[in-house]
Amino acid sequence: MIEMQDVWKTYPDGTHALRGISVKVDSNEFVYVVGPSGAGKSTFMKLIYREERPTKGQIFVDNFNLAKLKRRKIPYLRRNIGVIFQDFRLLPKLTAAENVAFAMEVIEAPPKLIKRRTAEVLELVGLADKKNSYPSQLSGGEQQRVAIARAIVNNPAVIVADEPTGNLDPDTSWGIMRLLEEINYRGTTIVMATHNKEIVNTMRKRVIAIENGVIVRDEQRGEYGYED
Ligand SMILES: Nc1ncnc2c1ncn2[C@@H]1O[C@H](COP(=O)(O)OP(=O)(O)OP(=O)(O)O)[C@@H](O)[C@H]1O
Repeated sequence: MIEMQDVWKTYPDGTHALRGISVKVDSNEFVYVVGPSGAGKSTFMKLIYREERPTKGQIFVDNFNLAKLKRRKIPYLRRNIGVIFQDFRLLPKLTAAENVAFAMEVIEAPPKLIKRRTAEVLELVGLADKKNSYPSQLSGGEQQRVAIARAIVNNPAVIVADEPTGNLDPDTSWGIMRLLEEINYRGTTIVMATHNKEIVNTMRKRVIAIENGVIVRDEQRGEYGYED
């Protein structure tokens, strides 16, 4: 599903964010990516959804060879990857339903399907009754649920979540985690960067630890392993 072979990422200012990452994530896995601040977690995630290109090495995601992927083909990759951020990144002038529908409009899905599927995913994330609310009228947890609905609406093979609970209180974070677990259970691969020790140590999954741009640990049912 996801494979990196000796991947290096050096930013234009000379920062070596990743230094020789090789890893395989199979379809249907749930993986936490942990590590100290500045270790390279976000860079690792950005390479998967092709926000950044590797300086060296090969990356394969769902049969796409990212090092070779032409710019005009990026939208085809993005259909297969849902991305969730710490700060939700909803469009403020669109309602919850419109935010979700927008992700289908950009891939030119038929209007009837957009209507049906938008209602379906808002129901799944428990927000059917808030479909006409604007992001500013929603709590942080509700906004993240809309973002999750948007991420899954096109049935992606992979969800990449970069600190999805980073702005949320513990109770709300657990709700978001249960939802991600449900989505994983339904067949979507999930790669999630997190600093949340409690969640990693309670909801045991594969843990990949990155430090200074290299993988220092990769364990099934692993632990968080840091004190913060
Ligand atoms: N666009 C950029 N240009 C230059 N350096 C960058 C850029 N983005 C990230 N970096 C640097 O690359 C390294 C890895 O950053 P990255 O954001 O991947 O770390 P992280 O593990 O996600 O950190 P955090 O947990 O704080 O979010 C850091 O030294 C960071 O300063």
